[in-house]
Amino acid sequence: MRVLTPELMRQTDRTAIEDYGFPGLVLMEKAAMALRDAVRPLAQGGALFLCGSGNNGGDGLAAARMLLLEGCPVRVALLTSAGKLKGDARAEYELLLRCGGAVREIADEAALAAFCAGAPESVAVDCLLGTGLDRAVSGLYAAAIGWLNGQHRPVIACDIPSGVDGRLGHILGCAVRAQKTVTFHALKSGLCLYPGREYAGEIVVADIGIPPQIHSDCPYEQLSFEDAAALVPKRARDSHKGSYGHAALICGSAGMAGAARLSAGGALRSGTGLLTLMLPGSLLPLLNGDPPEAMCLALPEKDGRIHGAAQAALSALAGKSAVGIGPGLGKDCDHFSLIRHILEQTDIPMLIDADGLNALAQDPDILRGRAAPVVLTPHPGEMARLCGWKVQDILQDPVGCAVEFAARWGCVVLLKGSATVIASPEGRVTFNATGNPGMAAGGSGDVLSGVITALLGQGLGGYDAARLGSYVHGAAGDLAAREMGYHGLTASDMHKGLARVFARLSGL
Ligand SMILES: NC(=O)C1=CN([C@@H]2O[C@H](COP(=O)(O)OP(=O)(O)OC[C@H]3O[C@@H](n4cnc5c(N)ncnc54)[C@H](O)[C@@H]3O)[C@@H](O)[C@H]2O)[C@@H](O)CC1
Ligand SMILES: [K+]
Repeated sequence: MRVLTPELMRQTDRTAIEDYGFPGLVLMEKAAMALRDAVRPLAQGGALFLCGSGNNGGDGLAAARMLLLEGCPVRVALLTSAGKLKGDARAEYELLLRCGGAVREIADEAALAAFCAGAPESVAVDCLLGTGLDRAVSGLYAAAIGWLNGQHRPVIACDIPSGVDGRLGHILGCAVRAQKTVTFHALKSGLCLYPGREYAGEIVVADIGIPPQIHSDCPYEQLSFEDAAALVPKRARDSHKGSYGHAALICGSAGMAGAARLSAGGALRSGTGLLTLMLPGSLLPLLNGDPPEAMCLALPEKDGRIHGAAQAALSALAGKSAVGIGPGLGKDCDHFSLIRHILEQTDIPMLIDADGLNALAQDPDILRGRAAPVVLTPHPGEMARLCGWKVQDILQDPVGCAVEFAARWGCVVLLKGSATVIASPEGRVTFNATGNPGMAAGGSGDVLSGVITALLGQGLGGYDAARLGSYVHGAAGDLAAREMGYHGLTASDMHKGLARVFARLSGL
């Protein structure tokens, strides 16, 4: 599913209008129909529209007319003088008046308060600001947003909740908290990132007739269920365990044997044909053959951590189809050398997580020039150590950070967060839409490492393994949360969820 920035959306509109000859008013009418359809079921007691000075307001004026002509009581406030309306919004204003509608021009906060006081309508519609938002909201618009957020009837947002930055999802001053957002033609990146995503409520993407081939090369996307299903490795009837790869996980240390088990469960529930855990030998009695499906290999260790193990690991990796390194590894000065040896001396697809990333941060230059896929799965703190950005700056612009690092070092970056983003070396970006706050708990990332390593081992490219892995991991957490809730959800609960998600994606 395509995702556009406001700038790309403007270009798309312009191409549809100027190159294809779509009249702008036709697009606005189609947008208004989609908005009307979302408002209608809630408008038994009438609909109150708050419209701004641009085309977002124009959509609202058009939807108000459509509902009025259906016999629905509507009241419309316009937060500018009608004389200042331009183009299609102006045309919609005149149409509304000619069809018997009335528009109250609101010049100040007192007029707004008088208009809104005791409003009888059962739904409010936010058409104040759309993708044209270009500065912090203040004054009359802030008062209107404050009123929408302070009252009890549901709010439907037109295109994007007013005050949400359409690119980064930031709140510019203040923003509408909507129950539902009807967005046009494509998702906007600001609706995929927090806090914008949360302010939007349920999101509906409405087709407004713009040909899909315009900007079909847009680098941003979000996996729908169908997109994810198309990426799942297919399984032929005449296949065997060797057909689905042999994944290796280099993981675990004294006190963190559980990370190995969690990661192993992730890989085993994601279709790997075979799995070998490579661990400090002292952990083997602790694991006690659990999980039974995994083979175990003891690596040299020091103080409970893998140490001096490069040669042993390299020979054990012969014949493996993917390697994941990091879960529960602990910090050891020798890990950097282990990672460097694997990067330089094997062409096995590789995932690096957790303390593997902290070791890599010593010199990410060792990533350069590797032909086989490398997937990094940092959280913002690990990302900061890797790239030198401040955590605060990463949180402000996770896409910019992930894209820059992926392009610079030729790897796939899966930057974790409430909205995980995955960037490819070529500049493609997937926003992950699955997952929930219950997954913000220890061990969740270990499971993800296992999932992605298993997918790499089954032949998926780095970018597809990371984005499918992220989708499936989040969806498994969502299934588990339905049973366990957010507070009681543990990383182990996600293992069975993974199996169910793969079954659904495979049409079973
Ligand atoms: N052909 C098109 O371009 C289409 C546009 N559509 C709608 O048009 C919207 C974009 O329209 P516009 O580009 O006119 O932009 P907006 O309607 O989002 O708003 C732009 C106006 O708001 C003002 N403004 C920006 N930030 C403000 C702030 N913080 N406080 C107060 N005023 C502020 C600007 O100066 C400008 O006058 C979309 O979100 C969508 O709803 C749809 O009708 C579909 C077709
Ligand atoms: K809006």
